[in-house]
Amino acid sequence: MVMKVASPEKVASITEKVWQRVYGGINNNGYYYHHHRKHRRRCSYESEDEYEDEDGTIQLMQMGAERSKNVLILMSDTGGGHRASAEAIREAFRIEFGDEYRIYVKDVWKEYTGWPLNDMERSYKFMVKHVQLWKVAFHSTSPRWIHSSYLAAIASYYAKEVEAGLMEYKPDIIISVHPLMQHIPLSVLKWKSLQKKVIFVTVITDLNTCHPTWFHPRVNRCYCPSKEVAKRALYDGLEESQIQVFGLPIRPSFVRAVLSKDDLRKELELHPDLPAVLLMGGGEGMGPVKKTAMVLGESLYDNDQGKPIGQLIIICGRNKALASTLESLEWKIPVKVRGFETQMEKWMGACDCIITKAGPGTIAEALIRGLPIVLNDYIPGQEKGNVPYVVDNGAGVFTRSPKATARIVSEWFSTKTDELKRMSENALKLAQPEAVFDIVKDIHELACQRGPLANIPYDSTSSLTNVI
Ligand SMILES: CCCCCCCC/C=C\CCCCCCCC(=O)OC[C@H](CO)OC(=O)CCCCCCCCCCCCCCC
Ligand SMILES: O=c1ccn([C@@H]2O[C@H](COP(=O)(O)OP(=O)(O)O[C@H]3O[C@H](CO)[C@H](O)[C@H](O)[C@H]3O)[C@@H](O)[C@H]2O)c(=O)[nH]1
Repeated sequence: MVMKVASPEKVASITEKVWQRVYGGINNNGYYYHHHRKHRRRCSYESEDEYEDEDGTIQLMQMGAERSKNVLILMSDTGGGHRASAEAIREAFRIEFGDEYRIYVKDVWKEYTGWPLNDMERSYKFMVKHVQLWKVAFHSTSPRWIHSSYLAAIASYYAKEVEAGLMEYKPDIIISVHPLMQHIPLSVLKWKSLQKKVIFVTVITDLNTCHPTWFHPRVNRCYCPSKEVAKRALYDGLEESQIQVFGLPIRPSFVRAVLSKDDLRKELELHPDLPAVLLMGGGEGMGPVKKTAMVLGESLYDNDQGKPIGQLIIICGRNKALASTLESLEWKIPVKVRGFETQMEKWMGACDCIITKAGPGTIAEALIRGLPIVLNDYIPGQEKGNVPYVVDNGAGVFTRSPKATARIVSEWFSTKTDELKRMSENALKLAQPEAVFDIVKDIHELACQRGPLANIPYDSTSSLTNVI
């Protein structure tokens, strides 16, 4: 899209008005301010009068003042973590930059391609249920020559569909938050000669032992949530200049709206005084949730005094069968059973510790809330390294035994309250609540360095499939 301005002499003042209307003003240094932003950014473009038609008309080529930049976030619901991070990024863009960026969160594979790409959710669910199968699949596909050649074959087979899926959103920036969404879109961009025009970044959502498909040498940036992941990225051939370590992107509501525990307990109808443990198993309610809940129901009851020493909140995610089973049980202690919750920050804010499988999103959120963590399970491969990440940093413990879990929590609520407090402090030290804002600001800097938006030829005539 191109904006035409009638007379060259008026360009400066009209341009200024456009800037003022869209961004709220330009200062003498060429910096501009946005109503939505608290910080000042340096994204001034100098080249308005470089685009002059034969008839003397000035074209302000895609100045940014003219249209929002399109950002396509590629994700898949293989677990709940990728969507949570994608939405966190979308929300942070909105808070920081208002309508300067138009964000699309999409599973392009599901919408546009065929098997196996359009069925990843089901395949992933099946494989993690048969955990040995997932272990073999994860490790056998780790060598680059294996996954690269397979993904290259899929890319050429689905080239036309992927191209259509990407082009529909006319992205200026593509953000991948999924391990299987680097190779194929980057191949498509290369075939379309768009690699220099579209910014492509990866935001890794695993904390430690992530799969090597996350690391693609042709990305503009690879955001690693921890130093451990950054080391792996370097080892896998990425340049230092491509890597940034800010932390795992967590929904801004975890950071921005902090309510008091008392108020939250009132709102969520929890017992006002009893210490509370949150039990969950990722977005799908995986792991030994039922058994652990039943043992906790006994161990958090003081038989001598005939009263509970704690309360239990169980979030079952999308596991409806689990929720209805737990709801039908009789409990000696106050218990709240919930399905998929959209305001996790409130439930975590109302509790004193958490029991969960080693999902990276849940761990990072719990750290922000200062919740000591009992890790009771992990998915082989990408979640294995999350255990030492938590335990070695003194923010929690690992045990697969429901009995041991229940004993640890009841001690934390009775004789070992000092240990609970120390772990809570360690959790807060490890937390990186600003990560999502650091990531979007860095992406914005990349966009500014590109200058005025690329004049991307998103047309349906120059089909990629004519090239290959
Ligand atoms: C035979 C060689 C196959 C090599 C395959 C490499 C790339 C696979 C690409 C597309 C296939 C899509 C299959 C859906 C799996 C969904 C996985 C997923 O989304 O995980 C998300 C999770 C997390 O949410 O992904 C990861 O953390 C790591 C991704 C690892 C990719 C593993 C791919 C497994 C493919 C199975 C092939 C069978 C291997 C047999 C070995 C003897
Ligand atoms: O009722 C619920 C239950 C969970 N969640 C949210 O769902 C996310 C769950 O993410 P996790 O990373 O903890 O775990 P998942 O198993 O869902 O995540 C999947 O994606 C991850 C990447 O982000 C990892 O690769 C992980 O191994 C894989 O299983 C968290 O943000 C959690 O707050 C909700 O919003 N509501």
